[in-house]
Amino acid sequence: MALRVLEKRSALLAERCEELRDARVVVGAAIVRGGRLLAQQRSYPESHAGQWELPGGRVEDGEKPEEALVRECVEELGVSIEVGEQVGPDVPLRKDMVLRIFEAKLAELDGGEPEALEHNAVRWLTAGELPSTDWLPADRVLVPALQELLN
Ligand SMILES: Nc1nc2c([nH]c(=O)n2[C@H]2C[C@H](O)[C@@H](COP(=O)(O)OP(=O)(O)OP(=O)(O)O)O2)c(=O)[nH]1
Repeated sequence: MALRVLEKRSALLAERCEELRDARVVVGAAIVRGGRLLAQQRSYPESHAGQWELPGGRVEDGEKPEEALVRECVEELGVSIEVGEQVGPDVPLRKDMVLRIFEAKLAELDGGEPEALEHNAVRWLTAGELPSTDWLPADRVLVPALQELLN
């Protein structure tokens, strides 16, 4: 009986690993300036409106994750960014998607201020404000890694 349960669990795990290997990537930019992290507040869907996330979105076919991040930051914030290393692990979203965060900074030559072009608001958060922020569930998993990045 216990063996059958273990076999079933391991088959499910193998299935999930396969799904995640082929998952679509949603990228997020951890843009840091002066020891603060830029977050943006979602306006939709209703279930997530008001919650906070990082600028970003789905990687399109033929695009590198870093290229998608640069494109999304222009669309969402109206600024250019420089992309660095991945922060924390990939976080599974729904069945066939994972969230991947990269360290980033505003491009020095840009000089513009990020604006909430598609969201309710943007805010620069300190490390101390991260735990009490109402993040999307997947972003909450990354709070310790984001705090480490700021500290
Ligand atoms: N951009 C971004 N998306 C995130 C984060 N965390 C998180 O769970 N997501 C989810 C929300 C969305 O379902 C998906 C990103 O989709 P998207 O930005 O390309 O576009 P969208 O909101 O219009 O997508 P959708 O709701 O229509 O599925 O990933 C995050 O930090 N940044």
